[in-house]
Amino acid sequence: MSQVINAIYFSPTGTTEKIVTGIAGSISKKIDRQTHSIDFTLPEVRFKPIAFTADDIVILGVPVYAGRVPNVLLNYLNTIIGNGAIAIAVVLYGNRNYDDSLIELRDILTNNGFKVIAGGAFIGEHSFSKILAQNRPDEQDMKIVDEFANEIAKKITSPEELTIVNVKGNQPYRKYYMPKNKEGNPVDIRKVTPKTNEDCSKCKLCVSVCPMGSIDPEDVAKLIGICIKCGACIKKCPSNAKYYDDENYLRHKEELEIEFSSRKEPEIFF
Ligand SMILES: Cc1cc2nc3c(=O)[nH]c(=O)nc-3n(C[C@H](O)[C@H](O)[C@H](O)COP(=O)(O)O)c2cc1C
Repeated sequence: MSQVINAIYFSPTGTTEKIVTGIAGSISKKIDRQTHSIDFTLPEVRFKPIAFTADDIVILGVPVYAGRVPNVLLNYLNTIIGNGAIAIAVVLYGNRNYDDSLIELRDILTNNGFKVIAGGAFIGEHSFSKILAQNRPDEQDMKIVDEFANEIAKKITSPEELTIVNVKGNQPYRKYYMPKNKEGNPVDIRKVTPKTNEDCSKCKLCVSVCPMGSIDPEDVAKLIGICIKCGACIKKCPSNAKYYDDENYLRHKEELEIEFSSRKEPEIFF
């Protein structure tokens, strides 16, 4: 057999990458197959079509945005062709909830011709915050990654057990989760954009990490596309020069930090 273990992920702040590559690395040790990574965080990668064969194993991970698979990724995800490859669906969420994202990702992969035999919802530091699920995934999470990989390796090596996985979630999927303002009414923060303070050294790192390619290389304080609030420019800026000042965004961030401070644990499905 020439099975390759493919780690495929969108990961603006690195938590999805850590879990997906962790799972791939751990399976590869157990079944002695090579790993290959495709990081589709940056826009140029999402122009290249990919197709797998029935010999492939694919671990595909995305962060949870508003309780669902990020809608900006749907077009791209639907171009990935399974051709009967084995897939593991992975979502990373910021300790609030993964709602219907895992079942949605499983369905996308199944519809694209993958055999989805396992799924996992893991926790990563929240994109909006430096304290909510701080530094996760941590050592404890990586132990669960290892257990997950063990079960996957067992399943892969017993072809009679390759059934489609049942995961938690609703069908039809619930609507995209919306934050609330101080009156308790839902607010739309999609138009919120980051500001740039005078500590900016114009190093342009933010231009190179924006997954939407939206920061103007001529003037990094300007946007030339949409902002998905992924946190990449904020968390990766070496000068802490990017920030949000929108009242509703900041209120939502603080509410999340208070309401969802107690530790959630990963959930894995076979
Ligand atoms: C726009 C947006 C919406 C999010 N929605 C949720 C959510 O509904 N539930 C949750 O627990 N975390 C949510 N998060 C947090 C991310 O899912 C989480 O921090 C994830 O680990 C980020 O992955 P990354 O490090 O690979 O970018 C959201 C983040 C963003 C940017």
